Amino acid sequence: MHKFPVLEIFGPTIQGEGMVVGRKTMFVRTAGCDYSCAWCDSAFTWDGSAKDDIRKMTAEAIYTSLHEKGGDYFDHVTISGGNPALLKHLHELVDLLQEKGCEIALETQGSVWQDWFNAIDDLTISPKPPSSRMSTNWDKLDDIVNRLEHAGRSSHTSLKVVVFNEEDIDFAKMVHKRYPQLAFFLQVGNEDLQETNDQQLAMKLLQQYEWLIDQVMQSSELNHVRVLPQVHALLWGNKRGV
Ligand SMILES: C[S@@+](CC[C@H](N)C(=O)[O-])C[C@H]1O[C@@H](n2cnc3c(N)ncnc32)[C@H](O)[C@@H]1O
Ligand SMILES: Nc1nc2[nH]cc(C(=O)O)c2c(=O)[nH]1
Ligand code: SF4
Ligand SMILES: [Mg+2]
Repeated sequence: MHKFPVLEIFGPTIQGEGMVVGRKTMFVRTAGCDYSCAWCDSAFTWDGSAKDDIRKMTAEAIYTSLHEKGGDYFDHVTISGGNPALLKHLHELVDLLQEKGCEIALETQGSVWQDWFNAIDDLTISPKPPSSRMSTNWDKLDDIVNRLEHAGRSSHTSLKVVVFNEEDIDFAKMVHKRYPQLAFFLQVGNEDLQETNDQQLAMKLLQQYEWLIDQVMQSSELNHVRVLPQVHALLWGNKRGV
């Protein structure tokens, strides 16, 4: 049994983002990322600030912890990070949780393929727009989308682009046009990661949501799309573990 670097196990809560927004779920957050997005809301997974909190856990130990925290009050687990796709053997966790009757969601940026993606029930791929200061390897992303399509997984897969500005909107249009076969989500970017006043943050995020909706309404290239805020940020602000 392999051991995986885990930073957080929490829930039950609601999935606050994307294709299964609102779904009751538990979260497993792995450590380590191959990106360093300018606005990453989970930078503690890769910037060294939480390195002493990383626990090396087997799939069994992760399930035990999920059960301790969530009891019988969940049947869905979201794996996020960091980039969980860096973990070659994570199918051990996916398989075990599915054997226990859970559906599995994965959050990843589309920089690394793993064969176990084909087992994921709700796979979110989130390519990074210019505001992140990361650049997408399009050959890699094409390959990932092709593999999923050829395995018949397109209906279990979605794209989610976080938007902070007009340049990001153009990036979103380009991604949607390149992969029209995948469900497409635009998500409000949260630029106030240090804000501790939840009301202030929620007001700002709702304004950004309205701006994003306006942009999408005015675009003929963004018709078959969904526009969402991070619901957990509206409810609970920048708190960790929610
Ligand atoms: C923290 S990432 C972890 C998974 C993976 N590394 C990825 O980026 O897809 C989870 C999701 O949060 C989004 N995200 C990160 N920082 C954000 C922010 N400041 N505002 C809105 N969404 C953000 C990412 O784009 C991604 O869709
Ligand atoms: N409630 C809730 N929903 C989420 N959706 C994606 C998250 C993430 O950090 O990957 C996240 C998170 O951290 N909390
Ligand atoms: S890819 Fe995801 S976890 Fe990595 S830095 Fe970007 S938002 Fe953060
Ligand atoms: Mg998050």
